Amino acid sequence: MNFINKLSAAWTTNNSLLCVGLDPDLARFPAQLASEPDAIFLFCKEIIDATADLACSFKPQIAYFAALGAEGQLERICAYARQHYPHIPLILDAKRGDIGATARQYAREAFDRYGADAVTVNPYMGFDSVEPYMEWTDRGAIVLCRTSNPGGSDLQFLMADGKPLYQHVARMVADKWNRNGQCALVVGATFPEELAQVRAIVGEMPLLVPGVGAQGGDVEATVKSGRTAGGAGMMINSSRAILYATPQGSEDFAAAARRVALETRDAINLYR
Ligand SMILES: O=c1ccn([C@@H]2O[C@H](COP(=O)(O)O)[C@@H](O)[C@H]2O)c(=O)[nH]1
Repeated sequence: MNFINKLSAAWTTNNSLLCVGLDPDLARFPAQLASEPDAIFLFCKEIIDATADLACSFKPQIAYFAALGAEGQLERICAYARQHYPHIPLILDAKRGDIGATARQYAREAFDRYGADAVTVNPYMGFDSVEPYMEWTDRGAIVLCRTSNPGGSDLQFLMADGKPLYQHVARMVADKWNRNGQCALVVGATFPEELAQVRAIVGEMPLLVPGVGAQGGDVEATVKSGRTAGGAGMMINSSRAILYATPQGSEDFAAAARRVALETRDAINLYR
């Protein structure tokens, strides 16, 4: 099953548009767990097991693993998710962007090494920097469009031919890059007006929407702006608000993560 079909099935099976982000930060782990040699794997495994029936996708952010030289634990957690929850898409958040020959190596890393269903990519270097990912015809390329951070406006709001740059990205991906129906876009929940603009441009294309939870994006505005006619079309990501739902040690972290994931999924579903 390809990425888009797998995502559509997960939306239905789990009645969820929630993407659970995996941004493991040892400093925020329970102290006893943090001292384990494979603490990152164990933490992410607990989170995955606690939320797998509530999520439409999981999104490990590679920097949290690579910064600690913990790519081996990322490999293990991706393998674990694929083995135990093969119906939930796994998105590697790596925001890659480079010339084609190098992009092909990044694609091998995302799809062969980690077995991701999709990877986030940066459009700044143009189509030949994204095309190599399309050679894996059953996987997805999720292109940065209007990111959730305030500084994204520095470039993404620049006007060209009377329109902001992020709208050109949305139009270009929808009309030219998405030849095999493998593309999705990143649009921040912190920019609901722009989310609505992107939805109007790209039709049913899936959107990865980070920014609810720790970044303060409004759930109602996000869902109403980004939903498709069928009430889906988005992976609304929350990472820290789920992973660190409770002060260290005061409650079981996985139970707290489940509680917040459930609340977030249900809050999203109110407005679909
Ligand atoms: O525009 C973007 C693109 C990616 N991200 C990533 O999503 C999560 C958000 O984490 P929270 O803890 O829910 O804020 C994180 O991995 C970012 O690298 C984003 O925030 N904005």
